[in-house]
Amino acid sequence: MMLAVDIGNTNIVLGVYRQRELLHHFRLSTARQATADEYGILIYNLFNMSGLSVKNVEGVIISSVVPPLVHVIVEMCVKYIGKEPFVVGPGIKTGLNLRYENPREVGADRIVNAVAAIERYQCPLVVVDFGTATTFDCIDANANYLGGAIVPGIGISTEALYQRASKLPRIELEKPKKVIGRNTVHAMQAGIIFGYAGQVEGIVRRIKAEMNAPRLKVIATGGLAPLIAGETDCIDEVDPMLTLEGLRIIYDRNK
Ligand SMILES: Nc1ncnc2c1ncn2[C@@H]1O[C@H](COP(=O)(O)OP(=O)(O)OP(=O)(O)O)[C@@H](O)[C@H]1O
Ligand SMILES: CC(C)(CO)[C@@H](O)C(=O)NCCC(=O)O
Ligand SMILES: [K+]
Repeated sequence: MMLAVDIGNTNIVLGVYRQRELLHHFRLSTARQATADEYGILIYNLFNMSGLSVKNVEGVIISSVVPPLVHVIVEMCVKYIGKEPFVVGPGIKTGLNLRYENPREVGADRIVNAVAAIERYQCPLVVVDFGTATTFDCIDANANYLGGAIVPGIGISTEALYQRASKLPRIELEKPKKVIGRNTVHAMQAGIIFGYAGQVEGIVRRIKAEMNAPRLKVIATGGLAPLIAGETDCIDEVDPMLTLEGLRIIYDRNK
């Protein structure tokens, strides 16, 4: 078995693979102050509850966009799983040709998504990941990683509204029946969901023009991908496990 760990700003997602098969996946909230022992308890319990044993884990791969948590999760792996993990970053083979001005600046999650998308879909393509931030990653016809765009995530955008405007409540992110909202909640839902879909369409349209690739494939991932994909026809595929798949592929290239 192999364990893949994606440390994001909101969630830590874990995937347990047997060869290419994802056996189980788990989602923890990202707690920046939690210790290696605390994460150890969670993982140990999740494994037991799923009929898995940490003893059967042959290797671990981690990607992180939260730098202070890397050593905590590495320490947890060494202490509770008995394995020194691979950490996506300098020294790890990804097979990706990064055209960013400073390749070390690109978020590891974006690199991992790009690796998975290149393996699973035809280039040129764009990956849109609806996480804490929404990221757009552009891959040209020769599988080069060109860069892309970073926008505030749907969660962040929604929180900003109720935190900064006294009369706006916290809302459930669900699609309203109409774009013309006749109460505060419906008006906010319409603005956020249809506005977000329009934003994605606008960015994708500009990317296609800039890359001169009108038939470029658009792959979406992240928790809120299905919600937005339902509101626009500019998304060709929703692939919820793309990041874990990318980690699995990179693990295989380095083991
Ligand atoms: N139903 C919902 N209503 C409101 N906010 C939501 C909802 N679902 C997710 N969010 C928020 O949207 C953001 C993205 O969540 P999601 O689970 O897609 O991201 P993630 O993959 O955990 O992100 P990261 O990898 O950055 O940790 C988070 O800030 C989350 O709190
Ligand atoms: C944009 C996020 C926060 C998305 O998780 C992450 O990929 C990140 O911290 N990236 C670093 C900046 C960059 O990718 O250019
Ligand atoms: K993510």
